[in-house]
Amino acid sequence: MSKMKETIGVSERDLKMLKDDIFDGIIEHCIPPELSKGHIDLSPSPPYSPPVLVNYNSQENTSTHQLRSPESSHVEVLAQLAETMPKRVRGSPITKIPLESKPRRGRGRPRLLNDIPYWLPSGWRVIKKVRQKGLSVGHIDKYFISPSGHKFRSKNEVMRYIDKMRLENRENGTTAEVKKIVTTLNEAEVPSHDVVEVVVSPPFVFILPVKDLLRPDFQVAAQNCWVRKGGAFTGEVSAEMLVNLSVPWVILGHSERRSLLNESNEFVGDKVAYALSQGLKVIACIGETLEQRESGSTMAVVAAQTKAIAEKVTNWTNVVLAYEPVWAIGTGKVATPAQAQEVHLELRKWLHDNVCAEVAASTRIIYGGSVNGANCKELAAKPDVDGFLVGGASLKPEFIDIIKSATVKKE
Ligand SMILES: O=C[C@H](O)COP(=O)(O)O
Repeated sequence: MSKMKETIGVSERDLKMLKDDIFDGIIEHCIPPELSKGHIDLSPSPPYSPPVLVNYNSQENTSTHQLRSPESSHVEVLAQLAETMPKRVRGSPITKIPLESKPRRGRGRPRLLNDIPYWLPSGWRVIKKVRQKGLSVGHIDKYFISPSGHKFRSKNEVMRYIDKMRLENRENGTTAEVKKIVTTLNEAEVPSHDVVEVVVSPPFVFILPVKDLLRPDFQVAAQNCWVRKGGAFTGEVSAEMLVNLSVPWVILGHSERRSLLNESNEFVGDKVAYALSQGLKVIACIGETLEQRESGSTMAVVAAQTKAIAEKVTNWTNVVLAYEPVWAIGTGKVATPAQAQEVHLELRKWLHDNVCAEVAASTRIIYGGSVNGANCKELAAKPDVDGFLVGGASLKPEFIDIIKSATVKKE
């Protein structure tokens, strides 16, 4: 019996299937049931040592077991297992026990419980939704969710997004890139300040050099500031500091801060009010996730976000609202001009009904989320789109075209 520890076998065919499945991104449940009984001693290999190693069922007991490993995902562990099995085991065939019986590619293939493909970077999640109505009722849709909450339908979409991010990040954030961007802006011919107000918002460390180099008709904004008076808040930058450096603008409540740093509506409302009280002008971001849009709660979400600001703000003169649907930020999936206009109009109505007619008429509501040189004109033409908050395209020469699109309504 002690020999069994070393003699659980896997056939070449099954091993190939195990490997194919791993490298196909769908991990099947292929772990010998004997594992549950401890007949294979996995402990000597570090990848097998106790967070998630793999979920599996034993033959006698259909409950799910989990082995845990601190340094490896279950996918990595399975890959390791596939690599090492031939050396470790000989003899009886591997036993496959389905954990889920959803057929794949016409074969009744079982799938691993967690169902997180090996190619998905850490920090990403997989969610599944069962269609509730229509001809495809019961069909399960799988979504891949990025750490910042962006939702994708397929591996190709995820890979395109990751490649885009990698490319953008290669130079992004270097002094050389910042100088290049400022030079492009400084040399550009753009409409005058009374037609379009251009505000450049570099990360904190680049604010001063950008401010020094930037043409005088363009202004700078910080990407965040602390919620109250400065003090012992290590790592935070206060509104007072920005004012002291003559930084006139600050962006607050960006979706990435809301989702990654758990900034609540109330917290953002407090920040907006405090920054305004110190003399800063504020670009306050609001926007719904794809899930919220699909569930029909877009207006409820953006109204709640705006309400939290409205409850703390008495003077809206220095507030710009930036509507940024989370699903459109950095994804290449821009809201259609009709979608943007619809939300902007509703927001304006909300301001009218809940603040006052004057604020509704005078507050600029700008759109953000995959704006680029190609789509800006059509968006800018919409009556309630008063400008843009541009991310990726602001780092490229096409940003000049976006600035120029401000003239569209005047044409
Ligand atoms: O901060 C910028 C906005 O979030 C939009 O980013 P994006 O234009 O790359 O989608």
